Amino acid sequence: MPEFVKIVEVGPRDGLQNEKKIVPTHIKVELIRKLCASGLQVVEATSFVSPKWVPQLSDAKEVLHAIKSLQGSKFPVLTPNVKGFQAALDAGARDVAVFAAASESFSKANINCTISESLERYKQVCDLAKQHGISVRGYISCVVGCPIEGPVPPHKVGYVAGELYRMGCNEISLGDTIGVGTPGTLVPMLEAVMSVVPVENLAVHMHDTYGQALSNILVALQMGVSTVDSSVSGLGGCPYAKGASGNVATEDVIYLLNGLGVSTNVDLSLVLAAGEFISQHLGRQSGSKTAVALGKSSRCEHSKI
Ligand SMILES: CC(C)(COP(=O)([O-])OP(=O)([O-])OC[C@H]1O[C@@H](n2cnc3c(N)ncnc32)[C@H](O)[C@@H]1OP(=O)([O-])[O-])[C@@H](O)C(=O)NCCC(=O)NCCSC(=O)C[C@@](C)(O)CC(=O)[O-]
Repeated sequence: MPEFVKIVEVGPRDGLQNEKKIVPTHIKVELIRKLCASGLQVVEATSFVSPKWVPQLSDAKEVLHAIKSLQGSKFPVLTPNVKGFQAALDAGARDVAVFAAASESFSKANINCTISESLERYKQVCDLAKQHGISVRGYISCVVGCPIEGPVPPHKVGYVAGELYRMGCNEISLGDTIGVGTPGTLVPMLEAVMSVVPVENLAVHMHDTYGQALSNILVALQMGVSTVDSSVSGLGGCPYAKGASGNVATEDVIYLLNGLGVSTNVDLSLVLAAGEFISQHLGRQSGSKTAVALGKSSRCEHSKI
């Protein structure tokens, strides 16, 4: 079990990209500001993707501009190709992320190309990033299951992870995109990936559709993973999988880690406040069980703490 866990907050990107109603730029910026103030070291801010594909994040440039003066956190952005990388660079990004999949069908649905084509694009992004001193995270979607193909064998995840690591991704985030994994499927997948990528360079990115996210995170921690992605209030979903719920809530991950005595340097009460802020804006109860239990979800009028 690691003594310290780095939490990568993905709510402003992974969460808000799935909202039906477009969230105004100033609300996104205020959410990022609140998350940054909580001590979160990494807050994924937005994506430089096609606005036709993801209109929810078409204000990426404005968001990055507005958070320029915020100190203390890194603000990575998603870049699916060189065009996105250039736009991110021009907007001042210092950290980017590319996103591949372990399933061909998901790759096609999400980025309109095969896995092999995506790896070629990402190699170009990594080469450019190296020239500019920009760090690149590599996501892999569907690490245990795909909404179109069903179960995904561990060796396919190992293959994509190895390729992303070799081309220069300093961190590989393993996404259970539709939240179907259990410790039973997660362990063989992690073993396959750990045979090609050092555990220090791995992160887990769990969605909570079947209520398995925290068990999966605990197992990953026991295997030495020390970077965990999560989303404030459990924002998010998957546009290609009906009923897929958001990422595991950041509040719930911190509650787990606090209980385990694992340090995060994040102030839970400030993350709860950020969660309350965005839940109020979205007009719905927080997806964090911790927030609900502590009366910090927007629909609760009487706080218990
Ligand atoms: C990859 C593409 C662009 C291919 O989309 P395409 O249609 O195949 O691309 P294209 O090269 O043919 O270009 C089509 C149009 O998009 C423009 N374009 C092209 N690239 C860009 C760009 N970077 N920024 C802005 N515009 C761009 C391009 O200029 C052109 O504009 P037009 O001439 O029609 O006016 C598209 O499929 C796309 O943007 N996909 C993004 C999908 C996405 O953001 N999905 C969510 C993120 S992944 C995720 O959430 C999973 C994760 C990471 O959280 C882990 C997990 O849980 O699994």
